[in-house]
Amino acid sequence: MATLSQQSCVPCRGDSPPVTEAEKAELMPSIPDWQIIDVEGTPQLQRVYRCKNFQQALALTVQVGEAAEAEGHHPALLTEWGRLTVTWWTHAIGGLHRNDFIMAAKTDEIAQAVLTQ
Ligand SMILES: C[C@H](O)[C@H](O)[C@H]1CNC2=NC(N)=NC(=O)C2=N1
Repeated sequence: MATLSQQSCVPCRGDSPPVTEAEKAELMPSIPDWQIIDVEGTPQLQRVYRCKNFQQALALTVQVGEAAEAEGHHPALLTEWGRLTVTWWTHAIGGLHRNDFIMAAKTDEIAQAVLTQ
């Protein structure tokens, strides 16, 4: 199967299956710098990227936003001086879907390109 970052999101509906514990255990090693956090009972994937200033954080924000639009799957983005916090979860199911892991992997690739410029 293609690398996680090369996969595409599937349309997500309210009855789409959340990832199982076994799938989570299989997917997390592909995105080792991400954490699963709990926000009022909703599991979410989150990573903080350190940036050299606000402009770089903003550039990363825009590129992650464009990837989100291309896939029809959208993160929460908190842009601050020197860092960007990216949070993925699937609103339709109030939890984590495989799409979130795909988008986290894509986010890592984008950040690798933007933050080394
Ligand atoms: C109709 C549209 O595709 C849906 O509302 C999408 C938009 N982006 C989304 N993004 C995320 N993260 N979760 C969703 O459930 C979701 N739903």
